[in-house]
Amino acid sequence: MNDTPRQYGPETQGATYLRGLGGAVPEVPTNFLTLEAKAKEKMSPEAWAYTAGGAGLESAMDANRAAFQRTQIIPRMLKGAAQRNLTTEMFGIKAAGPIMTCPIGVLEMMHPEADLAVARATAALNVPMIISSQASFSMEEIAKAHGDAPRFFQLYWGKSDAIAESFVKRAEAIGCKAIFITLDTVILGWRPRDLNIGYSPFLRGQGIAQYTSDPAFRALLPQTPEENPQAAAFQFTQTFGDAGLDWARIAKIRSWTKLPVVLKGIMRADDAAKTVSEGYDGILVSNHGGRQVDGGIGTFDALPGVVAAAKGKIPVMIDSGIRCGADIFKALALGATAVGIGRPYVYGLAIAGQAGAQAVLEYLLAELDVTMALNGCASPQEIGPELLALGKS
Ligand SMILES: Cc1cc2nc3c(=O)[nH]c(=O)nc-3n(C[C@H](O)[C@H](O)[C@H](O)COP(=O)(O)O)c2cc1C
Ligand SMILES: CCCCCCC(=O)C(=O)O
Repeated sequence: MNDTPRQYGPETQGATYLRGLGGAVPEVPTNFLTLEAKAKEKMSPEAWAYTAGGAGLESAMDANRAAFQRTQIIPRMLKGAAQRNLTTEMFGIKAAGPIMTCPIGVLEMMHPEADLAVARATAALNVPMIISSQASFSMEEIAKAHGDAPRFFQLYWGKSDAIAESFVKRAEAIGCKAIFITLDTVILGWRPRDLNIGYSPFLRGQGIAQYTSDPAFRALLPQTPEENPQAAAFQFTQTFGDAGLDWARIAKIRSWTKLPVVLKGIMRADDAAKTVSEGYDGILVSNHGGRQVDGGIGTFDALPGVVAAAKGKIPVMIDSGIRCGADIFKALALGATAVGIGRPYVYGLAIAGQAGAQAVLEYLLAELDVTMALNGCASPQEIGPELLALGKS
C-alpha cells in the first residue's frame, strides 16, 4: 500500500496525478460515456443487464444524473492553490482522496479476478474498498489480495442474525475499519433488464462466496456447498433479505463489534436524525444506483437534507450517479466527506481487470484535483457551497 500523502501541482497538461500512471491507460477511456460503451462491448449480455440496469423505468437512475447536472460550479479565480492535498480521513484511516469503492456484488460476471483485482487496484492507490456481502470471493481471500490497505465491510442483514453476526466478526478479524449496513435492499428491486433476460446469478451460485465460506451459513445446509452447490444456492435465496428489518434489530450490532457502523441507503432527513440519535457513526446517502426504488429521488438532491439533519455530528457520504471529478467536487461542496464510486470502476474492471479499475479510480482523483486547482481549493475542506449554483429540482 502506498500511504504517502499525495501532493499535487504545479501542472503539466493539467493532470499531474496521471504521472504515476505514465499517462492514461490507452484501452481505458478517460470519460464515462466512452468507458461505458466500451465496457458494454466487452461484457456478456447478462453481465451488462445486471450492472447497467436499474429498477422499473430506471427513473431513479436518471434522477441521480439529473441532480448532478442541474447544479453547476461557479469557478473562483485567483485564490491560489498551487499545491493540493487530497488526503481524506475516514474512520481512523487516511485515504488518498475523498473516494472509496462501493460494494458491488457478483464481480465474477465482469472479470474472473473480480474482487481480488479490485483489492489490488484500491491497495495500489490507497483508496478504501468496501467489501460486498455478495462478493465473488470470501472476505478472507479478498483481504489477502488487499494486504494492509484500508477496507470496510458491507453487510446485508438477512433473516439470520447468526449469519449477520458471523459476517461482522469475520470482517473485524480481517482488519475492516468500519461496517456499512445496507438498508435499501431488504428485498431485491424490480429489475426489468434482469427479469427479461431470465438470468439470476445467485440461483447459479454466483456472488455467494461470503455465505458458502461462513460457518453459520454452512450449519444450515444438509451437505457442504462443495458437495451440493445447488442446495447452498437455494438456501441463500431463503436466507437473503428481510423486509421486516427494523431499527431495534440492527441495534444488536453494537454487542457484536466496537467498529464504527455506517448506515448505507439513508435518503431522508428524519432517518438521518434517527441515525444520529441511535448512535451510528456515519451515513452513506445512497439509492443503490437507482436499482431499488423506481421513481426515487436522486442522491445529490437528497444530500442537503441529510447533511442538515446530521448537524455535523457524524460524517455523511454519498454514492449513486458519480461519474466524474466535477460530481465529486459538487458532493463535497454540499457537505459530503467522501463519495462512493460504483459502476465506473466496474466498467474499468470489465475492460482491463485490475489495471482498468485502477485507471478509472486514478482518473477520478486526477479530475477532482484539476477541478480543485481551477477553483482555488487546496484541500477537500476548502470546497464549499459558495462554489455552486444550486439547480432547482
Ligand atoms: C452490479 C451492482 C452490484 C451491486 N451490489 C451491491 C452489493 O452487493 N451491496 C451493496 O450494498 N450495494 C451494491 N450495489 C450498489 C452500490 O454499492 C452503489 O450504491 C451503487 O452502485 C452506486 O451507484 P452508481 O453505480 O450508479 O454510481 C451494487 C450496484 C451494482 C451496479
Ligand atoms: C438476491 C440477492 C441480492 C443481492 C443483491 C446484490 C446487489 O446489491 C445488487 O444487485 O444491487
